[in-house]
Amino acid sequence: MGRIHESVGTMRRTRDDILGDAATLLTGNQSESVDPRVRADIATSWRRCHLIGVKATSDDVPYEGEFDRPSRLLRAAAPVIDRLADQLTDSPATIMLADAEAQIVDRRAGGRELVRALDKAYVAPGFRYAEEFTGTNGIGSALEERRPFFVQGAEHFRENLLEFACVGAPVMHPISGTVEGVLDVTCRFDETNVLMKPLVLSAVREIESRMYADASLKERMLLEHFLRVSRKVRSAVVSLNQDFIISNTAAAKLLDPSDQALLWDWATRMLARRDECTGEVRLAQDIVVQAKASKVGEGSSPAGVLVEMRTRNASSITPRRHPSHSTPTAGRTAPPAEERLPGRSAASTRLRREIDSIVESGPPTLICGEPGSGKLFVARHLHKRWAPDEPCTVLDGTVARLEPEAWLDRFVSRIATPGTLVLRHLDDLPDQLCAHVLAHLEAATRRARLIATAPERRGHGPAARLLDHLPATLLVPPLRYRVEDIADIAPAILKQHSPRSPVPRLQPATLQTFTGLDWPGNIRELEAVLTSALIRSMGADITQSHLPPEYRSSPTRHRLASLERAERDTILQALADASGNKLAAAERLGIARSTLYRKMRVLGIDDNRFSS
Ligand SMILES: Nc1ncnc2c1ncn2[C@@H]1O[C@H](COP(=O)(O)OP(=O)(O)OP(=O)(O)O)[C@@H](O)[C@H]1O
Repeated sequence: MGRIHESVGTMRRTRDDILGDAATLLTGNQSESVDPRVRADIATSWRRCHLIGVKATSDDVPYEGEFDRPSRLLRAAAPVIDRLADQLTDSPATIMLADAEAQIVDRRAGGRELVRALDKAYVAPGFRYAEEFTGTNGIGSALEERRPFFVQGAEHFRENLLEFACVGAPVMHPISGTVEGVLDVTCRFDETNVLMKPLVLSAVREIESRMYADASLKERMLLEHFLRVSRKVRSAVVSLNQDFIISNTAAAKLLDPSDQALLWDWATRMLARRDECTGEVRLAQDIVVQAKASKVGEGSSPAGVLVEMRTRNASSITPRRHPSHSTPTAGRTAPPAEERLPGRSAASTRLRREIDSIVESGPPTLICGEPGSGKLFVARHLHKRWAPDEPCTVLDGTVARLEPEAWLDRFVSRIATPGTLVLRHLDDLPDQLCAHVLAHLEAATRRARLIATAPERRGHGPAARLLDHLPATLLVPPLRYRVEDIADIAPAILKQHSPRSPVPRLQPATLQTFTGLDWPGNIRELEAVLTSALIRSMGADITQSHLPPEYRSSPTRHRLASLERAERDTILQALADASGNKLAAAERLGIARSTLYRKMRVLGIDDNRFSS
């Protein structure tokens, strides 16, 4: 879906006319339907439709629609803008408010001529003036530089702005210090007035003090605790709840945006029955910290938590090592961070270790796991680690059912050349082909590196005999046992599917909802949800409202803490390795069998699945 802009210049049209135009233009007379959010947006903005008009293209000022405005900024700014608007009615200046993404959310006052010129230039609610899209301008540049910014005439990058002069000043949240938006006064270039800047600055001060008064008691409590602790200690300190975060410089260096949800999730679980706890937390980029969390506030609904963090050792804060900085022995076994398989969970850390050892020895390998868990993704990763310059061929057993002869021809010609051969869905390979494959397998593994994927190693019939020729096994864990990985996997998926930059991010609340879901379709399901959310968000960060309805909230059932998940995963793996024999599994784990039974009960592992 392209973005909507370009004036159609029609004033006297009915709402239905305009919706009809919108549908036709957006879809280019095709039968596709208009995104319901765009439709709703057009419906609510129809009085301004002479301005908004509709055309699906993407290379002009981005139009983002007018939904889900952040209320904190609007609440504080509305009375200030109302007053200014009264004072400036019919004056040669207009006052605008933009949010933290540089999207204009309100525009008031200004004479008719000025308003018409601004409409024509797309300087109106819904349009986005981020510097990266529209170059130097009062809104985007003030946001980028975090200071008041005066731009006039030819200093603007875009031609449509050359006739204007404007002053934009960032509005900062008085507690968290985050930039909430920009207040801007714009007039025609030849009507610039020296009082524009003081006017904007005093209005911004008033908005900020209203924000402080409006800040909930909880946010103020979080600020007070944060200040009290961060003055005393030199470690990284962060004070947070689900919607709010404030950190000192040391913490800001450690934390990735996705870590807010992770820390909140970890702390609320750990503090469920006590007021203080300590533990190890693996942050984004594989940074491991020793964290101490304490509740802020009392009762069943505390204000939030305060977390002090210390890095375990120096190496744990050097996640983005460049290849040339790696030690010689790290060579093939430790790829640079950007080439590593994403995931911060214990399960993914173990998978990476197993991959490292397979990379070293290179045996024919079977990759097992539930559908959509990322088996082929791991196979391609292995190939890149082995021999990125050689070809990697994927032959799918499911396709072999449809075209057995063509499949066999490709298999035979492929095994004669070096590179990596991936036999995907090996369990689907028809019996009559298994014998042929078996006959060539030894020759195949002499030249090509062989990988196969299947749900599990167990099997029967001819396909099972093939498995004997794949001595190494990699088990890709289901996503529900490593939901912490979503914080790392989702950005990679969003990047891959985003047509433009900046790549939208997951809002912390969305990430937290995701970590509470079961994901029966694994990463493939996550990918489908994210790609549909990307379309709905139209370039903005992904909030819950962009998700399909059934993904907007996590069930209220007890969710496993990260540590419990890792434990559960380890036990399941040990049971699988020991073919369900609990005594053998307990020995592998170095615990008593009675402890294993107790853990299985606590972690909800079905006893009947492992009956020996
Ligand atoms: N770690 C990851 N990061 C980003 N995307 C991933 C990751 N793992 C898997 N994906 C994506 O998820 C989708 C499903 O992955 P993949 O095809 O590897 O699963 P699979 O287990 O081989 O599936 P099947 O069981 O159907 O063969 C793919 O589009 C893949 O690109």
